[in-house]
Amino acid sequence: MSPDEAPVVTGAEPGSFARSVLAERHPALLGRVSAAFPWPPERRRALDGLLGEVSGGVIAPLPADAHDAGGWGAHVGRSWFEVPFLWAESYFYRRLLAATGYFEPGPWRGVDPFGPFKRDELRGAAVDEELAALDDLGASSGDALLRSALWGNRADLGFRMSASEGDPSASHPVADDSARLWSLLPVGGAAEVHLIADNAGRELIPDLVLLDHLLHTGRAARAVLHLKPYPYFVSDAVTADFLAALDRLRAAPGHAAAGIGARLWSALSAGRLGVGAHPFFCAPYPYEAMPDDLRRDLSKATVTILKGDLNYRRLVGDHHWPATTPFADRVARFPGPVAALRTLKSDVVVGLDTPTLTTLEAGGTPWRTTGTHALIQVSP
Ligand SMILES: O=P(O)(O)OC[C@@]1(O)O[C@H](CO)[C@@H](O)[C@@H]1O
Repeated sequence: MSPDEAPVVTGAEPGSFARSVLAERHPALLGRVSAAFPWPPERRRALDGLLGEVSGGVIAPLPADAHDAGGWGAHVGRSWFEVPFLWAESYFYRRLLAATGYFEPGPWRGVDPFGPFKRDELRGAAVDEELAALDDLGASSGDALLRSALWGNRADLGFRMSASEGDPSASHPVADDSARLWSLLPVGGAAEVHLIADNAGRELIPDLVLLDHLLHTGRAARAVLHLKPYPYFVSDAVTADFLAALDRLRAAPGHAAAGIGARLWSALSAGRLGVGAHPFFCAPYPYEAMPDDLRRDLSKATVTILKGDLNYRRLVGDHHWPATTPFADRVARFPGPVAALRTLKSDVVVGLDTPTLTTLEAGGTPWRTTGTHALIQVSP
């Protein structure tokens, strides 16, 4: 099925997941951001204005002098609910940063409006427990670390605003190509692994532990971690979040985590671990539209691992595909082998086999948007 035939996801349908994000999650998030800082009157007015707009108005433009105003004109003047969901969400986060003055000269420049939520999470006891658990994992723990990076994707602060923390009901992934992933990364094979990160804190820490494992065991000779260039989707990781996660690992003396942090620090200093933050990672477009410089960079990868739900939507296209659409067909234009590690938190899914889909549909409980199911898909 071509993208012309599979409807693009929008929030037009009352009762749809996309509608609930736009109509409920975004206003609730604006409330939390408003309460998280002593914003001065002009910033508060801007946040209130955005709240009014997303609660029923039409999409307004960015200020004309915004450095990137020209890139966001596509759907201005339309209803938030009628434009592509991926565009609407991305633009919402860009507008939120405009309201808080993130890019403007002045005291609020560069202040992450989601910083307090991210810091709370990173300080939390759950991270202590997860770090302590690393002490029990032996050298042959690749599969356990891969699972931990996979399920770490549940730790997404935007998602957790409307979902309970409970244990996933299905711990067995609905698609599991992990054997294929390991076959791409033999020990001593000089692989270069790129990881396109998703959330900070409780997701990024297991991602870093996985990268350390690949480098330390010789499954990768080099790795590159791709972060967001600015705050996005509440908890998406920017460079400051990466450095905070690295500190959290290193600050666990006597525990395996400290050794992992020290090794990552050395790998960064030696250039065996690179870090990127390309602007396209905050763009409202699918990965098949990536610019040439990013395409060239990713084409060096033995495999690119994409974390999370949003990266998955951008990878396969944010359309209502039949769930049995082959994953390989949807990622054919990605520059090189690709692995998606994602918990299911939105309507889009491809690459399921028919028996799995039948079982999921027969279960009678929601499975696409609840974060209770996960997948590991690899192509080719
Ligand atoms: O990419 P992540 O962190 O796994 O998930 C982000 C996400 O759950 O947030 C949005 C709703 O707020 C969804 O559309 C989306 O896919």
